Amino acid sequence: MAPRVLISDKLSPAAIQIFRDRGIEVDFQPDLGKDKDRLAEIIGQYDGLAIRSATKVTPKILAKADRLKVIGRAGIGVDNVDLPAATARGVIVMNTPFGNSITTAEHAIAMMFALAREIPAADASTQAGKWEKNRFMGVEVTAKTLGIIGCGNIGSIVAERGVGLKMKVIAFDPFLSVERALDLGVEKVELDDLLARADFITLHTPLTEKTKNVLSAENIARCKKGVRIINCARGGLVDEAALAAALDAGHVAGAAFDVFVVEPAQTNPLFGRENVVCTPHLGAATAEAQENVALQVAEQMSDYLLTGAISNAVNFPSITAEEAPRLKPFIELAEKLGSFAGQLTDTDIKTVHIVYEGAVAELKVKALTSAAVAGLLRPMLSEVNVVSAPTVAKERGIVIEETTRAATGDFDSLITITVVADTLERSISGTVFADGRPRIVNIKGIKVDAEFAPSMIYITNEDKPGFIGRFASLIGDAGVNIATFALGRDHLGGDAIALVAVDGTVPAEVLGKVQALPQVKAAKALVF
Ligand SMILES: NC(=O)c1ccc[n+]([C@@H]2O[C@H](COP(=O)([O-])OP(=O)(O)OC[C@H]3O[C@@H](n4cnc5c(N)ncnc54)[C@H](O)[C@@H]3O)[C@@H](O)[C@H]2O)c1
Ligand SMILES: O=C(O)CC[C@@H](O)C(=O)O
Repeated sequence: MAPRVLISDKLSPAAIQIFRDRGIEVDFQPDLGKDKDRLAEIIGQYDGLAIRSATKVTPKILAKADRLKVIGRAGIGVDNVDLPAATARGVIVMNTPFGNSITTAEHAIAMMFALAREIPAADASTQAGKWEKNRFMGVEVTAKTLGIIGCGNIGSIVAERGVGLKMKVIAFDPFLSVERALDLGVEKVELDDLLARADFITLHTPLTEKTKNVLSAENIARCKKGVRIINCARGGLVDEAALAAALDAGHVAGAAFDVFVVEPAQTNPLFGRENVVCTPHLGAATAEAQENVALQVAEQMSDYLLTGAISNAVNFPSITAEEAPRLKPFIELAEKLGSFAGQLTDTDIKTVHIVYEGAVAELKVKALTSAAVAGLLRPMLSEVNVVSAPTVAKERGIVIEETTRAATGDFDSLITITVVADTLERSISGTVFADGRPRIVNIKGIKVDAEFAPSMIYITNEDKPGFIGRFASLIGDAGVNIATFALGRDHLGGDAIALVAVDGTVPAEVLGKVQALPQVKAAKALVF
């Protein structure tokens, strides 16, 4: 069945065409994002949801999204998606991090000029027939100091434009390297320095606990008198009431805002002042940017739904279209090895160490680790999935370690999972043979060659004559059919293991009898 995608916001028609060309059924309901109840009613029918900012993907919506595999945000901020809830449901959330950066940077620059030359107020006055030539006295931007808070994709473009306008550009961004700052022609400064020096301040950070009210009443008071403030990033970066007061007191000369604490902003503390310029979250609103983000989100979502390739996911590592088919059998292997280890572990897991050897070490091992951890935790927590597994493990204090190295043994690729729990340590290795099927090749240091089967019995026993005959008659008499039988031992007469694939489930009383056989140290029924 072709995957189905719902577009619930106003996206460029370019996206619809891409989905159709790729053989995906697409349902375009551009106003649905505003109707939460209807969205919740129908979301269960779709594999993908493409949105801009109007659709709020809440836990309530996600709870109904039984088929949903991917949410694509045609834009940058994913703050309208409940990420923990999406991750817990195993839904990949992707954005389009660069598609609207230039457009948004240009909007910030336009806002700066609008403030510097009071263009909106001058326009209104002129069109009202007043011709107030003496009323509007602007300021030049040349040689002024532009302070950028957040110098990432958009902030960097604003910086380049600022340099081009012959401004002195300074930036506060804890993650901006000195080399990058040099490349951009920007001086990297601390926030206090920026506040004290900037004639114009423009914000370009995401809204986080750290950036919320970065321009608080105190920080606005630290700004140079006559500063002009531009926010085209996210509402909430500036304390709006404090800024309104500073505008009224004449400490701040002007403010240009595209984003607001409450959107759509019908009322706002900043409204109603001549030295305030507002736009209704138009930063990304150009034909070029909307075309870019729509094409990109549709391509990314189609790739994921059709090939498993992942780009620009905010809750999963990227996987290219070339990598996806090569990764697929190893994802299955990693998940099954994890599941094997998880089904044998009843106590608190402390550490999981995964070693990737040979060709598999060249692949995206982060994705394989997520799969292994999902398999490991699933016997204990039914809600865990490949997307949520690393977060769930972290929440439980489980340390995940990865090692990659060249092949050292008999196999081109080998994955070994070692689980360290309260009272035991268990290791299991597997590979993928040329037929693409995962195999178990080592358990606790004992070589074995077994395929995974839906129902298996795993036995550890003493390597003494008579065990196989007794075991086979016992389960044969109980009506359980053996499909395959794999054996291994550490040395003659030492510890042995048996991995037996059976048809159908193993009744508890049959397993009890296997456990009671002489020579058997432990027996466990496993399901894959
Ligand atoms: N108005 C719009 O329509 C519109 C359009 C696109 C993006 N945006 C918003 O613009 C913002 C920037 O987008 P981007 O693509 O440049 O993001 P980005 O991730 O590329 O850059 C953000 C920068 O902020 C920096 N940062 C993070 N925490 C910081 C802190 N505490 N102090 C200072 N800097 C900090 C990061 O190091 C990074 O360099 C986002 O909030 C995005 O949602 C708005
Ligand atoms: O989709 C929009 O119009 C806004 C996009 C912008 O806020 C973003 O974060 O990309």
